[in-house]
Amino acid sequence: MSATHPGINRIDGKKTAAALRERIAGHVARLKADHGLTPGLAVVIVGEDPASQVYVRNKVKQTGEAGMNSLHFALPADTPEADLLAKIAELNADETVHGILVQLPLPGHIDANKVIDTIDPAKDVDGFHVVNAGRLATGTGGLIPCTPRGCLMLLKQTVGDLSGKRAIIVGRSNIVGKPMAQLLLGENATVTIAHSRTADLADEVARADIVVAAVGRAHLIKGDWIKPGATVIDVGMNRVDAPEKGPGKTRLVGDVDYEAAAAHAGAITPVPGGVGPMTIACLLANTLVAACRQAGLEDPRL
Ligand SMILES: NC(=O)C1=CN([C@@H]2O[C@H](COP(=O)(O)OP(=O)(O)OC[C@H]3O[C@@H](n4cnc5c(N)ncnc54)[C@H](OP(=O)(O)O)[C@@H]3O)[C@@H](O)[C@H]2O)C=CC1
Ligand SMILES: Nc1nc(=O)c2c([nH]1)NC[C@@H]1CN(c3ccc(C(=O)N[C@@H](CCC(=O)O)C(=O)O)cc3)C=[N+]21
Ligand SMILES: [Mg+2]
Repeated sequence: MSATHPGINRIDGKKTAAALRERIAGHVARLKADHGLTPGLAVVIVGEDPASQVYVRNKVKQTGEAGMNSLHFALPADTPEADLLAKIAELNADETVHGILVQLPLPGHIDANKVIDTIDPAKDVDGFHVVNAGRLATGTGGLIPCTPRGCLMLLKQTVGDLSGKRAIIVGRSNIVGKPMAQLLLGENATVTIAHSRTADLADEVARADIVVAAVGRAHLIKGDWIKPGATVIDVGMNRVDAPEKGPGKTRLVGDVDYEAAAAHAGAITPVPGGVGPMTIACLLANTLVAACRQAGLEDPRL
């Protein structure tokens, strides 16, 4: 069992993401050669949250490695909302920019919904605009949010056909939980969405063949809740103190108690090295898809 073979049921998101980025790079090279088209991603960050800066640096590096153009706009934390909206309008009109990502969260004086509404839905590579959310909910195309899309790829690769599987998603945010539920419904899973008012979370999780945790609380999901053989996808990214690494040191953990859950799960994603790298790879995939559509070309087969 997994206790005597540690790691045997670990889902390697880092490896899957690297393979996806390779396929994307191949498509980008062909787009350039056949159509003279280079996909471009614009990333806008407001303020200097250090965790966000690391994330943005990774995105910029990986867009470059995939052969795409990347534009990076770092605006001061006190940027007026109107200036940010004007920047987005400028990027909407720029034909060399196929994807626009505004890093969340934004400073408190800026209305994030207004910002997202301003992005051209065709360039909304996060899939957060109401038009894309509505397209996902109605099964009519659009751009799919990166984290749920990455989770679904890992699930299909691990489980195969999801039809009839009992899935629980813990968390109902617009950026992870809700779109994840839509994607799983689209695969004919039987979907439950749990949240902070759910009466008996342990009991709900224990029934599920598929568990997606997207809460933001370290080790909320206990190992002995997991149904034997279930597949566990841990979206959570929580920084916790790690005194064993030295004074003042921290480490990244998920929402699931990994070691305990791995003893029950058929397969489980680690944090780091699970969902995170897939999110960035799917951002590149969405940028490629957006560029193809804006050029009137067919969607790439990824
Ligand atoms: N790996 C990646 O690529 C990404 C990781 N993340 C990480 O995923 C996590 C979730 O992100 P996000 O969706 O934005 O978070 P939000 O804070 O927007 O949503 C959290 C959800 O968890 C629910 N919740 C809170 N406490 C409990 C509880 N005790 N029991 C059950 N449900 C609870 C909330 O319920 P309610 O609605 O009732 O308040 C809410 O629906 C975070 O750790 C974030 O850092 C996010 C994006 C990308
Ligand atoms: N508009 C917008 N879109 C987002 O998609 C978005 C956002 N804002 N704000 C912040 C969250 C968070 N997020 C992460 C994605 C990948 C990793 C990632 O690659 N993590 C690695 C390494 C983490 C590390 O070691 O620091 C891993 O899990 O292995 C992390 C975090 C995207 N988000
Ligand atoms: Mg991860």
